[in-house]
Amino acid sequence: MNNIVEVKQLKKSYGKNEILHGISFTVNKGEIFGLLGVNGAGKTTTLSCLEGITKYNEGEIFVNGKLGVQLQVSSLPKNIQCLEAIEFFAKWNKVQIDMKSVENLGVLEFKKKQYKDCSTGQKRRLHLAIALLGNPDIVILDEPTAGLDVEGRIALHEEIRNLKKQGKTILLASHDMAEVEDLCDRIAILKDGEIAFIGVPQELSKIVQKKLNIKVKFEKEFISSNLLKSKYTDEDHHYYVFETNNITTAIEEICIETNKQGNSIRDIKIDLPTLEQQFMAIAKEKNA
Ligand SMILES: Nc1ncnc2c1ncn2[C@@H]1O[C@H](COP(=O)(O)OP(=O)(O)OP(=O)(O)O)[C@@H](O)[C@H]1O
Repeated sequence: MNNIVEVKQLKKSYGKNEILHGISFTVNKGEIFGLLGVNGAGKTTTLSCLEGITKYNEGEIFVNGKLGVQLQVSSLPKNIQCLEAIEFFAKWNKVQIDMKSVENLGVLEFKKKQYKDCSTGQKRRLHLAIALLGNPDIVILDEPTAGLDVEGRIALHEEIRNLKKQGKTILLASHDMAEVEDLCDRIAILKDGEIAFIGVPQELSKIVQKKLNIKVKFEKEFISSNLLKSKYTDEDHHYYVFETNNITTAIEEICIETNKQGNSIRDIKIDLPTLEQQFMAIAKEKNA
């Protein structure tokens, strides 16, 4: 069976507040699957339901393999040494420690360090080492690189790719579009408790790139035309906003129209949409 994880019509409420409105997705064996969404979208809730930590209200979850789950940040006792923590979890789960895997993650370099003295990157590596105890088939990572600097993030991405090479399936949550585009084979975007997009990241880039705003400040007043849904706004210091899905053509058209009007351009900015706006665009696209 290719589907190693299957989530069907999952609903979850906290009190009267429904967080997940019946989401469905599958994760294929051996892929890196990213669950993406802004803060509060329901990523952690989805993962907790999958991990069996949180009870859900409706729907079905099938997990066809052994799960390895990453700890939440700062969830270990402050004074525990890193190797002790690994030994503790190994005993608790009655599994052998694969020292090679611990070494590969670089944890042996700081094995005697107390948890409270570890850097964020070291904590992430330790959490990953604990998640990998018992050689799971599926590794669930909740924001694995949050708080890491660029180097730490690249190194951890490499580790995650290595896990894939070993045949493991990775399911990770993130709110960083660039991260999942780089790392994931497929992604699902959660928005307001629903899946707004599911597919390969390249498809997502196509949709996102379509939605660009060009902001132009003119020398004189610009006579509004049908040119690209042009829209005047004074929210941003008298810039006109042109919505486009092709930046090159749009700039060309703006220049021609400016000349025609005997006007000139004082400033031009490309306004890249925020993550929230990108998700909105994707949700709209889906409903169109
Ligand atoms: N135990 C709880 N009781 C009540 N509400 C909760 C609980 N846990 C989460 N929520 C709410 O559920 C919603 C989804 O939270 P969740 O942590 O799943 O989102 P998230 O996408 O993981 O966000 P983040 O990126 O900030 O971690 C939020 O509105 C949150 O306040």
